[in-house]
Amino acid sequence: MDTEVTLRQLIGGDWLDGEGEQVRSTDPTHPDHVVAVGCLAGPDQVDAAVRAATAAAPSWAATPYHARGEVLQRAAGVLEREAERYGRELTREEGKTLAEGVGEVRRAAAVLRYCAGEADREAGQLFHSPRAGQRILVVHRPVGVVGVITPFNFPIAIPAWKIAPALVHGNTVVWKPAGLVPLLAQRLAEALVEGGLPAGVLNLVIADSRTGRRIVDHPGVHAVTFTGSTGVGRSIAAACAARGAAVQAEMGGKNPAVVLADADLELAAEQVLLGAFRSCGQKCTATSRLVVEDAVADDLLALLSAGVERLVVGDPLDQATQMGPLVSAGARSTVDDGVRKAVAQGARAVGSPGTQLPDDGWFSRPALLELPSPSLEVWREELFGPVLSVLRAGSAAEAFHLAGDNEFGLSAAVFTRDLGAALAAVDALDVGVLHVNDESAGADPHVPFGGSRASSLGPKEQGTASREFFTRSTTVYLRG
Ligand SMILES: NC(=O)C1=CN([C@@H]2O[C@H](COP(=O)(O)OP(=O)(O)OC[C@H]3O[C@@H](n4cnc5c(N)ncnc54)[C@H](OP(=O)(O)O)[C@@H]3O)[C@@H](O)[C@H]2O)C=CC1
Ligand SMILES: O=C(O)CCC(=O)C(=O)O
Repeated sequence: MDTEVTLRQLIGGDWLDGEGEQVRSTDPTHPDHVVAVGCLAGPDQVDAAVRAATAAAPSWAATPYHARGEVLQRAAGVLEREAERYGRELTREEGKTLAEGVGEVRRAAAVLRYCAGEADREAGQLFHSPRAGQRILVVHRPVGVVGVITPFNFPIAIPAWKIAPALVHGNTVVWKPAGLVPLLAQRLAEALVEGGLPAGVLNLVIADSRTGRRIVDHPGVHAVTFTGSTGVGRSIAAACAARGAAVQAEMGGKNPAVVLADADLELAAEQVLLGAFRSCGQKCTATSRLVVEDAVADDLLALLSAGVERLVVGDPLDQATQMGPLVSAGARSTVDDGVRKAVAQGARAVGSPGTQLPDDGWFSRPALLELPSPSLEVWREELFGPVLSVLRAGSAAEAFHLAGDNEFGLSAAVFTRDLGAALAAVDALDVGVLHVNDESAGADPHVPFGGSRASSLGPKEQGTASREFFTRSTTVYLRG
């Protein structure tokens, strides 16, 4: 039997009890099981966290990149050592399968190691000067105190890819994780402390969204990086803009897969199913729309419906399970209501999942819906669950048009054997991430990640792109 972990706030290097209401993190597979318990941070604790980050900023900024990188390397070692334990906790707290939970902890470690390597990368630029004997240098400096606000669906990987670049570039951090997954936040903070992070450099406030909002509005916070829903992201961006703080927001997606007539259909079906149903569809990069050329639509739908019928839905700690529950009761009603509404509006449910859903827990059936037209809400609006909507197209051009006709622009997948068609997709689809013959989800730590249009605001994350947000540059005109 797993024991309940006690939640604490990390402020100025001390682990403190929260001053607010009690919070219980529960298991979406067994909602009466408590995973972790503690008290939320109060508003004064958010202010104390900003003060601690402010006080720690000068000496952390003056610490060499290599020394900052070594802290991240040691923290990565802690995550690797604890991957099985933390991965199990992640599965119990969020509901993704154990393989995904352990994989996510290892992914967070890989992100820390990548960011640690920043010390060995080029640090700026040197330009020629039009004036004889002179040079122009561009150097980067930390922004200061960075507010980090993270979502529930990647409880440790997303925080890692925001916090690690913030730290290696010499910033200090005040972090508010999603209310549904405080334990994994505590685990990442513990790893960084064990890795040798000085007091006050990272401050974790487990707070409700109202109290967490103080981070956004706090004059001592110089930049805010956010991942979550589009509405919240836009309101945070507006508040930051109003007081002149920098902001980066990664938000919703309604990501299409396009299967052209010449595609390898077995591969396309396999990858589309992974993109749509892994993590119970709760990835901002999940495939939620499919456009398939008429000529192969019946064959592809047959493969997909057989795949949905075979999908094992159940306890995510069970090794055989391929899809666990949704994260919360609210998430399940949003998804189930969205599917019911789509069917009432004429969507045809294709295939019926063979698995009996467990009685307990926030489980939802994987849904494959063929739509009569692109006007249905399920085609346009994010449900953030295991729902794949399908439209047929008469040509590749029509398929790209249907795929692109959406306000979001995070990721997309295109399946074809024709290099010309793949290149046409690059031009036709205004998205931040495009996968060719591969599922729409996935993001490597060393390359830029983020979307276009309603999916993102501000500079991209990850890879060398992260320097743009986490530093300010100074152009130095050098005359000897
Ligand atoms: N583009 C991307 O990279 C990603 C996008 N997403 C998107 O996130 C959504 C799901 O994640 P979810 O966690 O529900 O998103 P939310 O937007 O509800 O919450 C994200 C974070 O913001 C906090 N928050 C909520 N309201 C405010 C506010 N007014 N001021 C300050 N902080 C606030 C939340 O706190 P609390 O939890 O306490 O409410 C949480 O920590 C989906 O729309 C998905 O597409 C998710 C992951 C990646
Ligand atoms: O696709 C991925 O692995 C990362 C996606 C992501 O950032 C998210 O869904 O929150």
